[in-house]
Amino acid sequence: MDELLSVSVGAAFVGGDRPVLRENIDDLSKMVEEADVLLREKGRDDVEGFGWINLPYQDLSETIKIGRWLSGFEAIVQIGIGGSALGNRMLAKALLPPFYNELDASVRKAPKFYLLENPDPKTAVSLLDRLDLSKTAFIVVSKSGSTTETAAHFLWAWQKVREKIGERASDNFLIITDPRKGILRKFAKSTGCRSLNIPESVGGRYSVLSSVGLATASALGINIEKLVQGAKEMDQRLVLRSHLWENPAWLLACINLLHAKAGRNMAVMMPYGDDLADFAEWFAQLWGESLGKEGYGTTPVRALGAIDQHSQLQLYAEGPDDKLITIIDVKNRPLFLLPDVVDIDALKDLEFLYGKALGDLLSIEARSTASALVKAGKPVIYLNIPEVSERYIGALVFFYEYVTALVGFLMKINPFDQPGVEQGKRYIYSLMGRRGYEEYVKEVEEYFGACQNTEIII
Ligand SMILES: O=P(O)(O)OC[C@H]1O[C@](O)(CO)[C@@H](O)[C@@H]1O
Repeated sequence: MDELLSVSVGAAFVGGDRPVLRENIDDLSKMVEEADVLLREKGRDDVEGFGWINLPYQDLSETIKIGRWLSGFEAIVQIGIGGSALGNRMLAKALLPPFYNELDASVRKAPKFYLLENPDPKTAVSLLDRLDLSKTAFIVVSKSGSTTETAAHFLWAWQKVREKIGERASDNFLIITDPRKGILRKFAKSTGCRSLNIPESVGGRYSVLSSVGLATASALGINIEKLVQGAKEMDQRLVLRSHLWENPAWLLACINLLHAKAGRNMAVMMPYGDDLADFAEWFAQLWGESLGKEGYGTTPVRALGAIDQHSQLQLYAEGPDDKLITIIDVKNRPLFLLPDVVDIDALKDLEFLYGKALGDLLSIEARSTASALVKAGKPVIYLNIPEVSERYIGALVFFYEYVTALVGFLMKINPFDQPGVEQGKRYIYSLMGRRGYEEYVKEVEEYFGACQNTEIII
């Protein structure tokens, strides 16, 4: 059986005044086994929040059909935020060629791809200028169907497309939302535009391997069958690993719990390679929104190798011992050789780079940074994936969804809800004048007043 992912945890165990030792892990063996049984039982029953564990076994035919239709457009604009966008950004960054939208259409052979996430007028205006709306498909994604930022972009896009192509505007829209509930579901029903379901049991931040991530990915030429296959293989291998020291998801869940208890309240995710930059972004929502509850949780820190060696490493190596650092390396990278020799004497001191492969340099940097952190006594988890391609990204995504859920159960919190985001949303509705939220206007001004009561203008 070939390797899907290697997980090295030798350096995750540290001594000192807040030790995390191998024997501490063994104490958690029963707990993590019970958490795994719970996860699989509830997953089998497709209980709300657990549905992501069944996504590797979904029927892709409808998504592929929609992907084919989408691929006929000149450009695709996905409108969504949080779990309704971050997974797409991660898949596009990892699996599409760099500078994708600038590639010639004959090379790209698929529509240009844009994400509208943040309600920033500058972005919206400049995007409008570069689109031929009659040849653009808008994919509006929202599990709740009423997220303000997504709704704002949607209203604008709908009006613009209507102005451009009139009555047939709904032909350029795909709605991805709850099968029964929400404003977007109502819109899809009333206009008859195309739509796909987000299974009710699948939460936003666990939805990348559902139609949320797969419809766009399929349209952009990403092989979604391989992506889902990778996730399925990871699931089938994890289920066979019933001993703590053989199951990397159990092990990582226990290690994260113990470091959190030891006061290391930051989880640094540092993949090496630009194509994995948005994996750290996707991980940040998954980890932060799943575990940040009842005073628990560790703060996900996005980092990127080798860039953050020249920005954050000083802090990671010699700053407070409050971080568990995960480094992700890639075994096989595209070959890019540096010049064999440069006949300029002034550059003689750089001869150590002559003829070297840039990809090897990146992996050497990953190993060197891990070694330097271990020498500094900091806990490091070292992951290695064979290559950045659909199968291995699918496996990595499923693996981290699994680890996150297990950590939640070990922390005895619900990893699938996000009650803490609702208060801010009520204040937004009230200040935007939404009916039924008037009562919050006074309250939000009171609390914002608390910010402003010490304002210094210069
Ligand atoms: O998919 P929706 O319902 O528009 O929500 C977008 C995001 O907003 C959140 O609800 C947080 O506000 C996330 O959990 C979710 O991924």
